[in-house]
Amino acid sequence: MNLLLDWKSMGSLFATLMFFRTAVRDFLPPEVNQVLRRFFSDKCFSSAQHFKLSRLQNSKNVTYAMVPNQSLEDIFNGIKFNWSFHVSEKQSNTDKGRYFQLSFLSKYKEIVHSSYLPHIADAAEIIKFKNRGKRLYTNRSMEASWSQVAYFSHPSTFDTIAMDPILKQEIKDDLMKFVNKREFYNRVGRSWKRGYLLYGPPGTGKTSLIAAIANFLEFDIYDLELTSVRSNSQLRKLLIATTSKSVIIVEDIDCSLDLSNRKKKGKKTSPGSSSSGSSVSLSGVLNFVDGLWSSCGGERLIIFTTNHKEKLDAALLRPGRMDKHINLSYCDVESFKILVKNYLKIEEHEIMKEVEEMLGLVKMTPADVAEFFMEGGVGFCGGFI
Ligand SMILES: Nc1ncnc2c1ncn2[C@@H]1O[C@H](COP(=O)(O)OP(=O)(O)OP(=O)(O)O)[C@@H](O)[C@H]1O
Repeated sequence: MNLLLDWKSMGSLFATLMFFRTAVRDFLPPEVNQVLRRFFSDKCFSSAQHFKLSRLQNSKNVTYAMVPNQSLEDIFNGIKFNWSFHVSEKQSNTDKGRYFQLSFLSKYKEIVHSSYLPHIADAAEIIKFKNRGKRLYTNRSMEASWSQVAYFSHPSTFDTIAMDPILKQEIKDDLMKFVNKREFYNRVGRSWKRGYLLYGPPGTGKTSLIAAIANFLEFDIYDLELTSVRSNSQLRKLLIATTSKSVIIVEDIDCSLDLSNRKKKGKKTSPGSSSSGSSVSLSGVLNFVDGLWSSCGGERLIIFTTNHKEKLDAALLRPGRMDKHINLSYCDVESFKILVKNYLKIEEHEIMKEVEEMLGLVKMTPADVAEFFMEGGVGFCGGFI
């Protein structure tokens, strides 16, 4: 194909390339590169001049992959798109260092955004998942179990969480200690993971605290729907599919699984056989928590939440599995002050003494107070606001 380009069109082509190089990298996070590589595997054979052939041991399937600096052409609705694969020198050994660049004429910019990229995402069986405010994609086969949230950005931080300031600091210190202990975990031969159990009545901030933790660590969040996991082996696959810095959540663990009977260990269950509707056994969960399969490395924080800690099997609660038990409870005056500061921008108020007495008499969750402030708080405690 001969292209005649004057300086002006060169400039615009270059601008297009630069635009899209950035756009693709922002739009599609590093995890997607892996999936894109799979997507391009078929196309490689028909259109790339050089490609890498590989076959996993004991696998019949051969895969074709693009080699760095190779490009291939894709045609969508009669429009030509050129994809090339690059490895940046600085980060050549990480997934972040590998990226695809898409080039196209700038007049197709709108089509690329509105239809071509969604088409690529679909074809590669990519779906969107919960992430710390960005888009995270993973394979569709995981759909049943990783809770799907198109675009998740939870604003909760340790500053906005209403809880005992000493406990809050303790959690932050524990998290920092955990992320700084890679060498220690390697030395003692343990997988680099930590388990938290958040327990307390509904509306005391368990979900908000999880978001605050993920935001604090800047980790990805994976919300595991145990009830839709078909088997222990699927659970294993799910764990392996998580990114290296992730918070894995199982909310309301007492409702997701029949965790009371350890005798189920090793026993095969058929789908839907347990009272909770999950096919995962307690031993499956214990193995999951023990991280037997976390040979993929990286830091994993596993958080279980429950409103009924007493219902959980002691095996699940022991240190090494749930290392830290965090009790979130009703509003005390310290928590109340944080909510007042967040919602009303009031630091101190003479009425606090009265509030303290009132909170000693009435059990209010932070969610009750927050909801009240959202509605305007008229008449609260003799006209607080
Ligand atoms: N400790 C808290 N600090 C700040 N806001 C809170 C707190 N607890 C609850 N809230 C407010 O109440 C709402 C509900 O709280 P959240 O979902 O975190 O509670 P939960 O304990 O996870 O409840 P559930 O057990 O019903 O899932 C939050 O969106 C937040 O606005």
